[in-house]
Amino acid sequence: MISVTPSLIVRSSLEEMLDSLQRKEEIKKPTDLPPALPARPASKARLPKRPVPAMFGVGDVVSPEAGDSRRQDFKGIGGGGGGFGRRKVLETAVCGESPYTMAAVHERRLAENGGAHLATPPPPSLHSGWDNSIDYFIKKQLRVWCLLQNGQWELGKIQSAAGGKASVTLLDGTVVVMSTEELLPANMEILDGVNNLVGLGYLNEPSVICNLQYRYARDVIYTMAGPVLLAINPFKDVSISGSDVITAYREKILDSPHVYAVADAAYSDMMRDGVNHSIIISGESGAGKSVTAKLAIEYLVGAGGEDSEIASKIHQMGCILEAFGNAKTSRNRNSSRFGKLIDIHYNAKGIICGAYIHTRKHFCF
Ligand SMILES: Nc1ncnc2c1ncn2[C@@H]1O[C@H](COP(=O)(O)OP(=O)(O)OP(=O)(O)O)[C@@H](O)[C@H]1O
Repeated sequence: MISVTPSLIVRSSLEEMLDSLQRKEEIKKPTDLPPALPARPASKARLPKRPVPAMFGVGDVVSPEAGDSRRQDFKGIGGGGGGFGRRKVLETAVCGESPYTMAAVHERRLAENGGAHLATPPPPSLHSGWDNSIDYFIKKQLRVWCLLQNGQWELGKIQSAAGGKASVTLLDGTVVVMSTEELLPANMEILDGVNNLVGLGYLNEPSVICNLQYRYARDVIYTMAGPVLLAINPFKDVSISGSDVITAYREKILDSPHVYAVADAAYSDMMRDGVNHSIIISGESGAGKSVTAKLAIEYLVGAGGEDSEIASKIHQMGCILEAFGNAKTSRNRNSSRFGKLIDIHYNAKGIICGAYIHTRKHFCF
């Protein structure tokens, strides 16, 4: 006996509907779509999926005009750098030494040795999916990153490609012939200097480094990478701190990436949700951790009652700790030779009611 259950009848009609929708989609499909983005290299540093605070403006696009107004934000407070003009972009569009250079060098050496075994394992392929997109980049004359012989990445446009070789015109007009393996897709100019690296269409190394360099050249030392703030040591006064800037972040007049924005998010979330928050500051010696931590504390102390006795003790403890715990090294004239964990305690009204500084010795207020 054959029985037909209602569920089977429903499934079959659903299938028919899906088929007809699919057919309609295929008829409508435009023929000139850009190719899919090349696969990104697998990295242990891929960011966890966490919601990004709205204020960090994920995917903010920096048009020259928008860039200019942000520069005004900083400059209006006292700092500032050069203009956001196109000419400057071209001048700074050369990146430094990169691990990808090692990938290319390795491949070249392997070819020279006729595929002989090398001591180091080959790096993972950086170009999967990219070869298929080269025709599109030629047709639309889009920018690409070229890995030059000197190990630097430079922007250019592919004129023609065949047999794994491409003829590329660099920005200064020089034409170079290079392997397509030494090319990576570059982002459109409108994405130069984005606030948050997740806003980059192509998240390859030259694009990331040049985005940071673009901002750094304009004294914009902070950039978001998803929920993480990247800070680059300017080794000079870029005048983006102080009470005016703190007020601007507290009143949400400014929302560009800044350690004050991170501190503000921690304080606001703590007050809203009633849970503890931690800000982790890491980097190599001389990267600017201590200065960044001081700015975060300055903001947090200000938020919780600048005038209190505890706040003033927190300010003063820095000098004492540095006097006993810092030393001159080859990387930093005032290097902290100890780790710090600074707890700041707030009451239900958000006023500072205590602090605890953990080092090898403990200072309690
Ligand atoms: N935001 C900044 N603005 C201006 N100068 C800075 C900034 N951050 C760091 N610097 C400069 O860099 C120097 C080193 O910074 P800092 O002492 O914070 O590094 P660190 O990462 O704490 O180093 P270490 O791990 O060796 O203690 C500072 O003395 C200061 O001159």
